[in-house]
Amino acid sequence: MATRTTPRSRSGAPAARSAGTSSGKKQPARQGGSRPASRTAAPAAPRRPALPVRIVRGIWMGSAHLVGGAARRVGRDARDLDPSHRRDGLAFTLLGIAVIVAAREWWSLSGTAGGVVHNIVAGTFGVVGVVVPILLLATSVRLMRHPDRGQANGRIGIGFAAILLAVCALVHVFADAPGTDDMDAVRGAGGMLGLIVGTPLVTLVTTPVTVVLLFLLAFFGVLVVTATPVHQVVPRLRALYRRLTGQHDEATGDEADDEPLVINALHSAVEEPEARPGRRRGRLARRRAEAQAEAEQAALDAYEADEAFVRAAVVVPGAEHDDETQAFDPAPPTEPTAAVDAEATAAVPSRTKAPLAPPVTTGVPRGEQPMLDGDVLYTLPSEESLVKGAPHKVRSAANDRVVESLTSVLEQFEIDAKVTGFTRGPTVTRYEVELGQAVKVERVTALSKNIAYAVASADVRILSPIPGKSAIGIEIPNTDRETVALGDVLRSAAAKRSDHPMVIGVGKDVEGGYVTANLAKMPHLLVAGATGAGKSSFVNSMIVSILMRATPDEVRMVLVDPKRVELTIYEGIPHLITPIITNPKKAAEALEWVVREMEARYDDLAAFGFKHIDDFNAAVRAGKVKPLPGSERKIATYPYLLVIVDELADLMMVAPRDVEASIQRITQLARAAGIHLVLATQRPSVDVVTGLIKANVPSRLAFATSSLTDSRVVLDQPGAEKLIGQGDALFLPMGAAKPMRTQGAWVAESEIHAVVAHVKTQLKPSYRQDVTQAAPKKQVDEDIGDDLDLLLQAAELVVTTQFGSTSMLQRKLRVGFAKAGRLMDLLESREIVGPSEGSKAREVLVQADDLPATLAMLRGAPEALPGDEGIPVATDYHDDLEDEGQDWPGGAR
Ligand SMILES: Nc1ncnc2c1ncn2[C@@H]1O[C@H](COP(=O)(O)OP(=O)(O)OP(=O)(O)O)[C@@H](O)[C@H]1O
Repeated sequence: MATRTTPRSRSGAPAARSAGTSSGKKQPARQGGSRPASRTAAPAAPRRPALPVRIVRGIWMGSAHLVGGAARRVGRDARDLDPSHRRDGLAFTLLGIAVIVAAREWWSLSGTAGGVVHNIVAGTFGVVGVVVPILLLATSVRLMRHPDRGQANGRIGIGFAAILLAVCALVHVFADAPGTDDMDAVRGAGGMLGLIVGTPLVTLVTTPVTVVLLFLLAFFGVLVVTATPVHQVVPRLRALYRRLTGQHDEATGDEADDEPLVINALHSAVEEPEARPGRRRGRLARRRAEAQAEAEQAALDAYEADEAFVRAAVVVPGAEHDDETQAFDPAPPTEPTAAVDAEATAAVPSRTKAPLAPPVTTGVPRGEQPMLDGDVLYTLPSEESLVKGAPHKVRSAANDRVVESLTSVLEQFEIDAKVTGFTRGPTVTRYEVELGQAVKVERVTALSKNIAYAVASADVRILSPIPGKSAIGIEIPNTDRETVALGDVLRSAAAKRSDHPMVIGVGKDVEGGYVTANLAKMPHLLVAGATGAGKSSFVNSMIVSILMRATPDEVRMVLVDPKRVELTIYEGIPHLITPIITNPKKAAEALEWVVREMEARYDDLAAFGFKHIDDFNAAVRAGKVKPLPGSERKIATYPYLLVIVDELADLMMVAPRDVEASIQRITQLARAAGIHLVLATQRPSVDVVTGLIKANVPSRLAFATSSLTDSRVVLDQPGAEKLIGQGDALFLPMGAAKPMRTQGAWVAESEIHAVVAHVKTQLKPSYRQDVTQAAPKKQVDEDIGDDLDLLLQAAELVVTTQFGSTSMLQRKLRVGFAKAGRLMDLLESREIVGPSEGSKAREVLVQADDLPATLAMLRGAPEALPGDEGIPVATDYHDDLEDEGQDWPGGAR
């Protein structure tokens, strides 16, 4: 097990989070009284240094940064510089040019270079040159503030260029289109730019038409800058009108979101869009926004200063290959509400993580990725393909009402306990109740029905204690629940911390932190939940996460969708290795193919002396893997293979034994071969999720189940039956002691379409033909004949019960005496049971541990099957390479 710590502070200040919340510092509640002891102080807000100290620190850090930057620059190639420094350099250069141009064009401060500057600026732009310093200044500020928004910056640049061109040409045309013979007149009109664009147009299409065309060009520029499609012009102008006439306050949030209108566009050149709503609202809202910003800053400071706070991450034992299974947004532990809700009457603090926008954007190489063979440039979908969700609420009036109800229940039953805080997740809020001395925990837990009654919700879940805290947690659904946008999860720092292609966005936890998971670390995942609980939505989020982050070179998928509706949208994506499989029988065969593929990969890794696909891939990327002597194979990395079965029950109905056996083989070995299974079912009963499957699929994600029994099947504990549906889930990654309540991420169909369209236009899938072909007929011994299925069942029965009785076979397999006797003889001939001992049961010679091998032996030896083939790696996109690779097992690489 490992834990993750927050960054250490420079000052070594103590953990801000533990103050006020940790058990050690609790004040005992007043004893014996009917009312709980009053707590005057909300948990201490993280301390900030005094203003002068911050100013001095800021100046010091700023100078250090500058000096450091200068020093780094000396003697180093500019290409080695951090991209952010390079962008800052560009921004400062533009700023410098703006100052020089303004000095000459605005204030006529001309040194020796003044004439040159004027000739260049006025010569190029004419009188329009006076706005050049403003444009340079705006560009410079924009680059400094949003260096990461390359795409938006490019768009705004193009838009302004169009406007500038149009204006220069218009000025030129209105100034009677002077020619090059009178350069002073050109400089006094639209400069060379105006001349180059305006004069030919006037000659070609006359002055009036030119003016119309140039206005159109300018209008187009405005649309580009404001990112306004033509059909949105009217709604946005309407929104602008509403805003200017003060009707905006009544507008719904949706309308507000829809509104990057012309004015916003002007902001957008220099300003963070998230900051806008704060300005639009009334004074009260503005004060709140300021308070919130302060709180966020305080939280950030506390985070930096947080020396001792250690946040337990859910960890995978033996996860030797880099990052963690589950990650949280490093949004700091914080108690911002003291500041945020200074005006609120409730004294109970919200401990929900303040949403810190924007998330850290470094770390993940985005965008273009050359395919392995170098002749296809594959670009990942833009982050903007996925929409932004509404900002996360830290507390709402509904929370305050629940706190009142809880407090009054505790008072009515005269329990010396107090609601000391809460953390608000998107779906549920966890209210923390601390007990006075000598108060039994059971007194509160016994009240669960009364609490449910008081808050008018049947889905109350009580945790005693909250893991890691001396407090009881009462999880109550929010009446004003929020949707978690997948885009937000994938843009969060938690997701960006790792560039592993198998990291997916899961959702948000009950503290408002983003939850991501690395499927490669699961290493296999069971997803279950009743109809409508959110399982398919999760599968969609998972696939879209992969499409957003991984090229087909990195991850290939096998999608099994017996319901035929859920996954059709992904048909034709290049990440598929076979068309989506809808026939359960073919799906069972595909699983057998996965087993063969896994074995082939194993053999191949072993031939090159590697134990894990990650090591092999790393060595290939480093150019350290050479083809074996005599081989012309083109060495390439293996993609991860993700097998998603969206309804295990359908497969288990057609071929339970084969499916179970394949799953068992895959799950036991596939991890090192980079093969991972996700099994989803809406029927988590023991005949679908058998003991064998459960034992081999260690990570679980349970959406609302219809019964406690189902919850036990999925999680080995109750809880899932209390979930409230629509993506509310309990997530238990391998190695975690307790399931974590998570609201699953949501991705709309339109977003899926956009992402799928993006990936499909770039590459066609290159399907393997053999995935759904039946495995080559195995050599079943002649004496078994058609009785193989029965014999397998008989062997399993006898070995698991260790009881070699013919009458048991008769009863359990519902066969006659003669058939049961024949089966027993066959078992004896394979040395699974000993010889007959009269009326006594036979001795069983095989231990339960050896059952899988025994069953395999009865089916016919899996080794040395003819036709086993390895999965083609990335090179199979290129037909000309299909026949290469003699040393690949099966030769199909
Ligand atoms: N993460 C989520 N966020 C918001 N709403 C959700 C979420 N997941 C599911 N829902 C809502 O619940 C509905 C049902 O979800 P979904 O289709 O995923 O359920 P399911 O468990 O797959 O059901 P089935 O097994 O019948 O396919 C969705 O149409 C959506 O309205």
